[in-house]
Amino acid sequence: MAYSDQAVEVSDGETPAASTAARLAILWSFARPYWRVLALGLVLSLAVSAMGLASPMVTKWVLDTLAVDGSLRDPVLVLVALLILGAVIGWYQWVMLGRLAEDVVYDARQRMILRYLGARVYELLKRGPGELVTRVTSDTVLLNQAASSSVIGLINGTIMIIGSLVLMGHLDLVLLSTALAAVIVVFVMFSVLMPQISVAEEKAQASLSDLGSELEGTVRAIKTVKSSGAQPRRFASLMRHVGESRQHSLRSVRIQAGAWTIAGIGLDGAVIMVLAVGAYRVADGQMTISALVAFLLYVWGLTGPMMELTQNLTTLQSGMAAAGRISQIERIPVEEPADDLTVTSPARTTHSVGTAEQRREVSGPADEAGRDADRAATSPILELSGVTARYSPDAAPAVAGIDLTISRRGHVALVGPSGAGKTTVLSLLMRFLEPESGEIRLNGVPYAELGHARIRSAFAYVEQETPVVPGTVRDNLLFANPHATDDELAQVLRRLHLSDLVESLPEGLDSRLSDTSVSGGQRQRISLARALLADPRILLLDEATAQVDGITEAAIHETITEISEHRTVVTIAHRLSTVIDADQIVVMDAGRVTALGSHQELLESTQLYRDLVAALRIETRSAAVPSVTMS
Ligand SMILES: Nc1ncnc2c1ncn2[C@@H]1O[C@H](COP(=O)(O)OP(=O)(O)OP(=O)(O)O)[C@@H](O)[C@H]1O
Repeated sequence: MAYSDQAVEVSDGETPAASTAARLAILWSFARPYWRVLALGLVLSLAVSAMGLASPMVTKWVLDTLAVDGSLRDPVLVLVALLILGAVIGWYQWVMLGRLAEDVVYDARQRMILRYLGARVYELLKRGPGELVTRVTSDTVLLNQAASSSVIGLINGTIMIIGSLVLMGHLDLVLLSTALAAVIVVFVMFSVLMPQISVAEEKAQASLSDLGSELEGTVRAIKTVKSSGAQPRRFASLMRHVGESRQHSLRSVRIQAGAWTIAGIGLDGAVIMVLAVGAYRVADGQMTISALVAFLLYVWGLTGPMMELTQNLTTLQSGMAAAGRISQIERIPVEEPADDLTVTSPARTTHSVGTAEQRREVSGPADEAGRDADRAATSPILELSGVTARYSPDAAPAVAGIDLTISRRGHVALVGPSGAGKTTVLSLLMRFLEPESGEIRLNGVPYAELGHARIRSAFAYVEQETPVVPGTVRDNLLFANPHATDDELAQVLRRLHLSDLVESLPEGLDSRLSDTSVSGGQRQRISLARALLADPRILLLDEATAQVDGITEAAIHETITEISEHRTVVTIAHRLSTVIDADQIVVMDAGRVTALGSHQELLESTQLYRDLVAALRIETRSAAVPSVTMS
């Protein structure tokens, strides 16, 4: 399955603006792969309808036979056969369409999940997690019937109505015109009311999505919410979305109820009119009683298709609204538009961890692409030349004209005031962000020539903010290298002083790990363990702030020292000990590299660096860990 860039434009955000045709096209795009099943469903549905349409005529046959004292065997047999066949086909069709509906939902969810995983990182992050979740969980449910049975129901309902009208015309044209008036009134009313239902449904869904986003953020920040005493304000804000959703849904319900009531009145009115006019015509000898009975059966029979039509139109409206919103997700740009919609994972090799001898060079993209072994041994592993990048076209550059060479062994520390562009540099290295100008090379090969997955296979990235992922402790540790052995795992746990933690958990490595069940320092160490098990060519480490516990500080320190002996470590340094030990320190300010050098060189040459060191010294002293004295 390939990423399909929807050509159909629908509105962004809250204001629905896509035309009905455009939305139908989007909805159809979900059903299209199953057109064969749909076609079969339609044929079966028509067969059931034909049987339904034939029933009044057979009833008339029974009545006519009674009138002439004939044998009832044939008409009754036909009636029973129609009944049984209709029931069996109806059951089969129900199951088939139910399955189709689930398949459509499955596909839509798969498409969206793959889009999330393949999306450009910052394009995805622009949308709230709550909104992204709602799209996959609840919007897809609305697609369910809309893209399957409702299409068939609509066609079938229409055919049933037309078929009934034709047969009614065959029975009596005068009575038909009477019934037709009622049908036309109902149709006109529906064409006016249905678009309003769609708008109301779409607004209700938008409010639900806003609620999801806000609720997610509130739960995430529950400690801040409570410590700020902000529960009443949060409650009011959340309930505003709940109320809005209710209001829009109520509007939709009111319109639907109105539509149904008018349809009911229309049909009852039609029956009364037909009875009155029919009785007059029977008395006048212009019509037989059996024809009037058959005609009345058709009028009553119209209720079914009318209801089917109404219900399916409503479902279709909800489905179209959902399809419009889902298609917004399909327009989030992906990292590799040329790729098939498959999640590519870097081909990591399994490595033993531990001693330097046990490790071997990752056969990463650089090695594959870097054809010259001698040159590769001495040349820088990473080069940034004149790199400028911004997060959105109208924003100021987050980094500008960055020139940086990172060698294949050693530790590079990025330092600078908040907002200087340090995280942006790491994002550029991981290709979460594309440079607007300039070039980044890995082992001499421009990033543009390497796929995202291949670039990332050279790195392990330890995030500062969210270092654990959903799952068990084992899932977390093996996240980047699922093939690590139990020995390797045990070794890394010992090294990062995590063995005791794992042993204390009820199910050991298989205990579920949530953000709350481990401390900040433990989370940091788990993510370091994950990085160690990945045995990366380059380790990117966004250090937690200066105040980490002693064990974690030692673990970070040892990890950096060990890996940088043979590999490359790039840190965003928040602790003085990390900065001092670095082989190369990059001082950043306002998106630019302002100085480069060793700790001693920079102390002598750069005022900003002296200020930063002074600030770190204060932070380190105030932390609960022993302060590091300057050499
Ligand atoms: N996701 C984002 N969207 C838009 N702008 C961003 C985003 N992330 C960072 N920026 C902007 O880019 C600039 C550099 O930010 P960056 O996060 O790289 O700085 P930093 O040196 O890592 O800061 P800190 O030490 O506070 O994390 C800042 O002006 C910031 O406002």
